[in-house]
Amino acid sequence: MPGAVRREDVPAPRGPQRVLVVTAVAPERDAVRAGLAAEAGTEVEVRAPGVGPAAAAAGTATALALAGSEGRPFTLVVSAGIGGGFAAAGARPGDLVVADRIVAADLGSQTPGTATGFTSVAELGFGTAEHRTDPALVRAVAGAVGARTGPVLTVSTTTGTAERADELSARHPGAVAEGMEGFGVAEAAAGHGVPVLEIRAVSNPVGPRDRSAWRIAEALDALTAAMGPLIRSSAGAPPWT
Ligand SMILES: O=C(O)c1cccc(C(=O)CC[C@H]2O[C@@H](n3cnc4c(=O)[nH]cnc43)[C@H](O)[C@@H]2O)c1
Repeated sequence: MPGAVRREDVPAPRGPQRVLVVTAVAPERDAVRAGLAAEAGTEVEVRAPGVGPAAAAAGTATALALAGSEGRPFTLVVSAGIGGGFAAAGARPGDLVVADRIVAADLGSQTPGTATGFTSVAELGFGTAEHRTDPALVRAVAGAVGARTGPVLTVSTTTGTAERADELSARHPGAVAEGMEGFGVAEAAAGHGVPVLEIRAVSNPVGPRDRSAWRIAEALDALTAAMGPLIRSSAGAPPWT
């Protein structure tokens, strides 16, 4: 169209970076804060509104609305925490993963008689069951922190059997990890037009429940180590808004 201004011709606003990091629980929040202690030049706020997608969405939306109303909007939202890793994708305790898609893996309907026995809300025609993260941003951050990338699943019930792990892997090929908050954080970020990332430090394999095998301290250390590189690499990535 003659005279039209193309989106790529408009310089993206590059004001100060303000990042909201959302974890589930206090030990994750403290691990994130420990990794940010030496960061300068970026304002980062860390909140831990609770476990599960509903608490995550409510806490994230509240923080975004408050910041916006005070004229200091966030430029990036990060869902961060420990999580279960899919062994089939090579995600082992202590590893880091960054989501290329944030998927609500159990938001839908059981549908006996279909190929997978499950129909997502998107397939049912009720909104979305996943959020895509910006590929350039994901590449930059995953490279900087040394993470694998792939779909990260959000579940309301943690996986506790090999059968369920296989079912999720089959339904979401390439899934690297599961957690309980990412999709809630992403829904709130999307509602406010702010880009989102999800990073998980693997504390346990997705599969048969064995709480004694969780490597929580190792995962929290990995999360701490990732935060500085995450913040620096997200500030240096190409404009994504
Ligand atoms: O007991 C502790 O010291 C402790 C310290 C930090 C975090 C916890 C949690 O229990 C966090 C719960 C949080 O972790 C995610 N998570 C971890 N593993 C899985 C999994 O296999 N499947 C799904 N979610 C997982 C989840 O996001 C929870 O919110 C305890």
